[in-house]
Amino acid sequence: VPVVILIVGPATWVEKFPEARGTRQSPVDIVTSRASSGGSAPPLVWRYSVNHPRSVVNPGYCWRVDENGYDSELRGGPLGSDVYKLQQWHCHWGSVNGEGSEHTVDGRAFSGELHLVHWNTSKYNSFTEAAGQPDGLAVLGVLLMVGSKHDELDKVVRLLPYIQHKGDKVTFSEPLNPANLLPKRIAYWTYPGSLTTPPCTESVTWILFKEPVQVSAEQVRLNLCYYVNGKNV
Ligand SMILES: NS(=O)(=O)c1ccc2o/c(=N\O)[nH]c2c1
Ligand SMILES: [Zn+2]
Repeated sequence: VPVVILIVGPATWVEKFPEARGTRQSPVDIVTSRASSGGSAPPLVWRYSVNHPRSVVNPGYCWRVDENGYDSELRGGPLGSDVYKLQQWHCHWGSVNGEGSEHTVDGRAFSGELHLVHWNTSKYNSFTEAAGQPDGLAVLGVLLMVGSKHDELDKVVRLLPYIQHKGDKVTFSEPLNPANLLPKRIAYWTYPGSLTTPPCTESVTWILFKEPVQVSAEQVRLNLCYYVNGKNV
């Protein structure tokens, strides 16, 4: 009987998404010995709106919080003179603890990775337009490791049981400051890269914070029981 092996995943993304064959594909392994020192880059500055309704959505491969167009700003650092706006933030988890981050640091993976996705409002008129441009997006990456409970993240994690299936969405208006999702020390690595999932467009300036943020084992478990490495269980 002929064995048909269906390969679904990064190796086949190239067929449908030609960008995936590009020269600035993410995620990458950060080889810390090869990272150059920041030189004289201006400080990275952000401001987020706190009191507005947000929705948590299950897009089928993680959970995503939509900012619903409310105002915010990210500027400075490697972003030149452009101002970026937070569109959404989402989380990548592994199927087992200790693996699950998309970026690795000196070959080490973390238990998860938070992405805050911003688009360039100085140059483009919409997220969709910006997502197709080399300087269109800026994503803040936060590495997650098991430790103490993360209270701000818990405002989302506690809603996961209500979005168990792809397409589910729940809206909440509890005040939440995305700045509280970032580590205390804001040292970061930055490189020109791409979306890490299809369409893998090479439009992302990656800004990955060096300091991991702690989440509790229970918060990791809650994420794992609903999203196992790219598919819902
Ligand atoms: N994981 S990631 O690179 O931050 C990212 C951000 C926004 C995205 O939109 C996508 N499809 O519409 N994929 C995607 C990945
Ligand atoms: Zn992501």
